[in-house]
Amino acid sequence: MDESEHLLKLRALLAPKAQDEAPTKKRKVEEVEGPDWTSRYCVVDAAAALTPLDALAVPLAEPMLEALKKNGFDPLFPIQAMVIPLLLKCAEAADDEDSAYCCDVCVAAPTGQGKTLAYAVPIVQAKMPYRALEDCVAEPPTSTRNACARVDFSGNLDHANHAL
Ligand SMILES: Nc1ncnc2c1ncn2[C@@H]1O[C@H](COP(=O)(O)OP(=O)(O)OP(=O)(O)O)[C@@H](O)[C@H]1O
Repeated sequence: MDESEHLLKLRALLAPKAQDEAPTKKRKVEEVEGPDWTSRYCVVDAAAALTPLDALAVPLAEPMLEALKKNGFDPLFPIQAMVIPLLLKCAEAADDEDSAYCCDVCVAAPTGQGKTLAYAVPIVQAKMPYRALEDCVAEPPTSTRNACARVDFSGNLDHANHAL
């Protein structure tokens, strides 16, 4: 998938659905209160071809590329190739409420598919200008039972930290 095709797919994923823009009937209260991201989703084929780091739809910063290559994370797994560019766009748009990328993202995949790097890489890259990785905290749901777990990445990002 080339870059423009990949970004088109991401934009389609994030675009509001037609019925959100022009509701034709009154919806039940439970539906209205449901989180928006549950109605916009994308299925990633775990058996899809791996993506070389240099071919990501949104490029990584040079120190991040070097750290990932040096530690054997090239190419990326399918979930990583989909989620990393999306989260990089989300990080850029974090303060722009009008952007379709200004949103939360929930990633669900079986164990071992590479979720950790999928969310850690964009977090670290977004923090890189400040070089304050010790302050880098995110809250991924580690399981449906433990959806509020807080994960402090400062102890888990040794690979990326080496090059920063
Ligand atoms: N692009 C990659 N290339 C090679 N190895 C990778 C890559 N991404 C992750 N790995 C390795 O694959 C293994 C599984 O990755 P990881 O633990 O991130 O999966 P996960 O989906 O987060 O699993 P869990 O649900 O158990 O947390 C780890 O040993 C990790 O170092």
